[in-house]
Amino acid sequence: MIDKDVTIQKRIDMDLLSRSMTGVVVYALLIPVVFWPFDFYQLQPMLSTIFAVGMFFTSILRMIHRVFTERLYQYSAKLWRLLFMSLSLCHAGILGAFFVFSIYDERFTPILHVTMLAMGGISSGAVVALIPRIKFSLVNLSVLLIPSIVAGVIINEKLPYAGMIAVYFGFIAMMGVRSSKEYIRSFEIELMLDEQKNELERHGKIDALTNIYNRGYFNIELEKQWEYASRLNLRLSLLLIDVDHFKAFNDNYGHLIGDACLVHIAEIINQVAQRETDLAARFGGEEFVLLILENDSDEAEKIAEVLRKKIENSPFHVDGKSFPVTVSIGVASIQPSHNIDSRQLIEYSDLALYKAKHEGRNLVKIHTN
Ligand SMILES: Nc1nc2c(ncn2[C@@H]2O[C@H](COP(=O)(O)OP(=O)(O)OP(=O)(O)O)[C@@H](O)[C@H]2O)c(=O)[nH]1
Repeated sequence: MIDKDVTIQKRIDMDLLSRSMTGVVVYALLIPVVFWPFDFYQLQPMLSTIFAVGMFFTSILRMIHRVFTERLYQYSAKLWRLLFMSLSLCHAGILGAFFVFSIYDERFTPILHVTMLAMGGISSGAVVALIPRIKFSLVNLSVLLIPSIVAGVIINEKLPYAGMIAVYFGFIAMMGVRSSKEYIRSFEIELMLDEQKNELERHGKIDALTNIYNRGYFNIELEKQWEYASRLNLRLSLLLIDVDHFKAFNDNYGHLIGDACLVHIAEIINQVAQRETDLAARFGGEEFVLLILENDSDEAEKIAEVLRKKIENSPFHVDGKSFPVTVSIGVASIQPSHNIDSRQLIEYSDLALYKAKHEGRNLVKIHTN
């Protein structure tokens, strides 16, 4: 549950980051674009430089933060968030100050109309970009616009500007809250679809009763391992495991106990399938398979014997009752090559299994040519 929350938070943060990056690039160049075409730079070189350099370097810091996101986030998500928010507020602070100057300082009058346009575009753009975290988005909007409103109230003759910006602030904030609800809704739908996709993928390869791989997945993996083993000249072994007298078991104890017994056997097979390349699967009914990429020539035989004994010595218990159960195992090993069909391995282990059944059950038999 905690892991799931962490994953969701990370997705939200990464979305926040990618939505903000366009703004970061635009902010780096925005103020020079506002200043130079209107000769503002010549009129006010000092002010222009301070704002332009401030915006530019904050953008550079945000880009560096972006580059180190993976490492930083892994180290501490909180620290990542703190830096993201601080740098973002830094941009908002510089812009907020710029808006105050543009509206209330006479020196900015030549670019007032451009500034008003920029104020509209930047504040609505910033709210939309930061929608994944609406509270932060509103804080950012406040840093952008509230200084202009406060300054307008203080400097009486500019009160109409303050009123206009206040109305604009309220409007964008409301639109932001509304869009945030839509964002959350679509985010939840996306999560739900992801979960369903994972569940479907899981169903596609896991056996619903025993919770180990199903036959479809085994077939795919067999082909992969066959290819791999033939390239590396390794031997591939298959244990075909069949529960002894399972029909009688079902008839005696009922199908539900039979089901539980299959789960119990699957668990033991899974315990024995220790290596990463070992593949345990339910082959069908009361038959299981264990595919082994061999290191030693008689390794599969040893594993089969360990498994047979382990099942024999682990009667399974329900409601305090003990139910003895045994298996017969047919083992076959092949050196895969492109000329041999992988089904040959199944056929050989089936022949060995038949022998084990025929010779009295609870036995391991090896296929020999
Ligand atoms: N409870 C339960 N039984 C199953 C399941 N799948 C197959 N079976 C039963 O497994 C039994 C297999 O019977 P058989 O093929 O005759 O094999 P057996 O009785 O084990 O005989 P041998 O293999 O020769 O020892 C059948 O009764 C099936 O109904 C399952 O998912 N749950």
